Formats: sequence, C-alpha cells, structure tokens
Amino acid sequence: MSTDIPDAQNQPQTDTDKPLDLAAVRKEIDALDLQIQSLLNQRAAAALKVAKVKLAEAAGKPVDFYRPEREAQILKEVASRNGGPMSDYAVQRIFREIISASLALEEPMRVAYLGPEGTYSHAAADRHFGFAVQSVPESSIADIFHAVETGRVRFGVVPVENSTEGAINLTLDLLTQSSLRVCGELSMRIQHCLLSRSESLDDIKTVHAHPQALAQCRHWLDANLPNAERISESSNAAAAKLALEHPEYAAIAGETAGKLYGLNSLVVGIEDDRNNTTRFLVIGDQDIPPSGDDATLLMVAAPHRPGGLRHILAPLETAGVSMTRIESRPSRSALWEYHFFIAVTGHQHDSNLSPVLDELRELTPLLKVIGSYPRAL
Ligand SMILES: O=C(O)C(=O)C[C@]1(C(=O)O)C=C[C@@H](O)C=C1
Repeated sequence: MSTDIPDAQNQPQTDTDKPLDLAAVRKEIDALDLQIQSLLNQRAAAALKVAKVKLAEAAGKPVDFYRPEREAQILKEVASRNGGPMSDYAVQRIFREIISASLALEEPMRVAYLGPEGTYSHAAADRHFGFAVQSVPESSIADIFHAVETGRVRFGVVPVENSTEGAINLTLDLLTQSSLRVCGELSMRIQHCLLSRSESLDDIKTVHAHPQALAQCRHWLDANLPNAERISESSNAAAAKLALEHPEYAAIAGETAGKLYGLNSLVVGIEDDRNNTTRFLVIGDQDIPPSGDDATLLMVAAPHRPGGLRHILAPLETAGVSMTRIESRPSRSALWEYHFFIAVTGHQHDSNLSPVLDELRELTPLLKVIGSYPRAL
C-alpha cells in the first residue's frame, strides 16, 4: 500500500537522467488516456451486464442495484494493491467515482442529506456515494428519515456522533422509531472556518452556526471574538447564507460552503479539537449482505434490575465479539429506563455473531438489529 506521495521534483527524470521531451511524455499520457477511457467504458458495459443479471434474477421483484458490500470490497482491494505513486486515498476517490458513474447507468439514485447545499452532510453524501448520485437537501434529520421512508429518495446520510460533542440524540431516537436500517457508515474530519463578507475580525458583531459547531469552537470564540454574540441556526450552511446578506455577521462552516456562497474564509481551522471528526450513517430499507469486514448496530433494552446491562453484554464477551460503541437513551416508555445502542464488529449473519444475537433475544425484552453494513473505509 502506498501512503507517501513522492513529489514530481524528487523523481528521477529517466533511468539514464536524460532530459525529458515534453511533447513525447504528453504523447505517452495521451496514449494512456485512450486506454483508460476505453477500459472505463468496457467496465461500464460490464456493470450494465450485471444490471441485466440482477433484473433477470429478481423476476419482477424490486432490484437492489446498489450493492455497498461489493463497493466496499472493491475499494479495499484498490488500496491494498496500490503501488503508488498515487496515494491509496487518491486511487480510492477515483474508483469511488467510477463505481458511482457505473451505478448511475444501472439506476439513477437519489440520496438525502442535511441541507442546504454545502453542509458537512452534503460533503459526506458525495464522498460516500460519489458525484453521479443525485444528492437532495432536506431541512432536518427527521425529514431525511421521512424522505427515505416514503421512497422519495433511496438512502439518507445522517450524522450520528461527533468526536467532541458526542452522540446526536435525535438520530438515535429516530432510529428507534423507524423501520429503516443502517446500510453504511463513514467518518469525516470536520474543519470549521470563520466565514464572512467582511475581511477583518474587527467588523464581526455576531457569529452564526449550528449549535454543535458553536460548541466545537467555544474556546476559539472566547479567545478571539469574546464580544460577538453567538446565534444558533438550523445548519452551518443556513448561517453562511445569512452571512452573505449581513457583512457584520460571521458564519462557522466548512470551506466548501465558503466557496459555494462566495464568502471570505477569515480563519481556517477554528475548531478546538484538531481531531474533530463526525461519524455519519447511511439509512435505507435495504438489507446489506456481508462484505467480510462489517459492523452491526443493535438496540437493546436491558432488564430493569441491578447488573441488567452486564447481563446483556456477557454473551458478546464470551463469544469474543468486540463492541466498538455503546450509547444509552431514555426508553420513553417508563421513567428511568433506557435503551442501549451497541455497535459490534461483524455481520448479523456471520457464524460467530448470529448465535449470540439469538442468545440476546432470550435475555432481553427488546432486541432490534438496526443494520449490518460494511465498516467505514
Ligand atoms: O457488482 C455489482 O453489483 C454492480 O452493480 C457493479 C458495481 C461496480 O461498478 O463495480 C456498481 C454498482 C454497485 O453498487 C456495485 C458495483
């Protein structure tokens, strides 16, 4: 796997160090481009054949053209065989788009994200599905669930956890109520910028952002804009739109939102924690087959007695299933009773996990498998 990217200036010109002829190297590139393009279209034609097979096998039933487990396998393979000089990330991004374009030939797909345009959720949706998918902005997390539930879009991308602020409770609560499943996950490093029409911090009277972003930049704001009022907005992109109308406003949002709305990035990277990362879930109504490297999200109600949760976790530990996360939420059905969201490694149909889930069903009044999906790349 290649991780270091050698830069062009350090590359030997040729084996014999003869000066290179620009026209000759460009001819070489043209010839390679010709082959790449022809191979791309051969690959797209093969994807169309796959679509035909899927349609024939489905015999009139709905077809799952999108196969995230296969995509995850391809993208992992791309990285593991990569010999450089392109980074693993760069080749994966290219293959991400090749697959996205192939899928669009099989089935044009719509995916909802927390809008408006330019949010981190928008960037997450594009990164996960590629640009050939039509991404649709929704104005709340609940609206994303609704759009998927009513079939207006096939999938939704919702934030579930931030490394600084913790769980997004609304997403967890909606997962409890909805029959939708989790079909994928991804993590994105969040870099906040202070955006404004003004060019100086001295002009800023108010700072607008989603409450999570305001919280994630609290110390920076205390130190650098102590007198500016902080005002919560429904999204960072909505804050950026407002900042466009009022030069004395600043918004906290990503650099893409700044470019999209034509605002100055007064300061880049104002988040208090440099590792600030948000984890997103892909929700849909598709059961995803095992990819070989999966995660499963469970929701359980622990019996309401001392050691109730330990009782639930014991079978996981005995079977050697590793638990990657646990979150609790009030059950809302009885006072001081909780539901636990437990993420484990493995697929619900894996031979080591499936018997444990059967055991848990006996032990708890409620077990919901919210989904098994390929682990984030
Ligand atoms: O293998 C498939 O099932 C395909 O449809 C092909 C392909 C691809 O381009 O490789 C395209 C879309 C799917 O989501 C997965 C993979």
